Amino acid sequence: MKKTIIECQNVSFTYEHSTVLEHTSLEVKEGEFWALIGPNGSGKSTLLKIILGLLKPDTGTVKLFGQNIESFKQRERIGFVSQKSNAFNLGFPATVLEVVKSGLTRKVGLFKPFSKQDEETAMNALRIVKMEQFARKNIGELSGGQQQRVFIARALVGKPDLLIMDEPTVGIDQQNVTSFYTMLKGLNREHGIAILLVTHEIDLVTDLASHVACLNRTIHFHGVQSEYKKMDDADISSWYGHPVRRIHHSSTEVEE
Ligand SMILES: Nc1ncnc2c1ncn2[C@@H]1O[C@H](COP(=O)(O)OP(=O)(O)OP(=O)(O)O)[C@@H](O)[C@H]1O
Repeated sequence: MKKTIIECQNVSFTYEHSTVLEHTSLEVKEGEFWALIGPNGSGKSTLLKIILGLLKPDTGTVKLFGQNIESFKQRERIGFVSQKSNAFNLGFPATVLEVVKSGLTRKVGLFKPFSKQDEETAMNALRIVKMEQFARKNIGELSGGQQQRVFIARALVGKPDLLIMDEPTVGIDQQNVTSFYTMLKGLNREHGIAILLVTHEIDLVTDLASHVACLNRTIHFHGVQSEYKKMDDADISSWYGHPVRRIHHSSTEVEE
């Protein structure tokens, strides 16, 4: 049986005076690919911050890999990739390989030299995202889509079981967005890495995710992709609070 790796139960959260999450429950099992969708300001990033331990819920419980978040110590099991615009200063004088190796700092120790083995681990992570040929380039010379692949490699270098991403394709052009998602699907399928992805690209992502959660202050839908696909646009519009028209692709998956 698949193990549960994220379990949020009845989570509520208030910023000063505004309640952003109420009775929010989410369950992600190993190997699953979840799209977390919802309108602007619906609490998606807040929920991710709670799962990452950056915010503490007012009520409710969060368990990671079966352990209460307060006592959870195996941070290396979770890789996180934020929006590109927040991710890195492009003027930063670092090569792609150095950026990826920086993902090993927790394991190696701050100010400790990287070994040959660490370098090989970083090159392997770059191979997974098909960026090994850019290893010696400066990070600032790459396109937005290529940079995001490098940040995924940095998140992968510690061999996580779960990758959490907050709108990783913001600022990436449409053509590269499709190949970026195709690469994510491969990561999930071939390497068994579970994914929890916040996105506004609902048509594209709900086509390739295995599960969908729709959040607007609380969870309105939580289930497998095929059930989500059967929902009426009217239901989704009522959860969003404004009209939503989904594009129904003939194929259920992005081409690979
Ligand atoms: N640090 C903060 N202090 C006060 N309010 C905040 C803070 N961060 C977020 N909020 C508010 O909480 C609500 C939920 O924000 P959150 O970023 O979680 O939503 P989101 O679903 O990720 O939005 P978007 O899709 O626009 O990125 C918003 O109304 C936002 O203005």
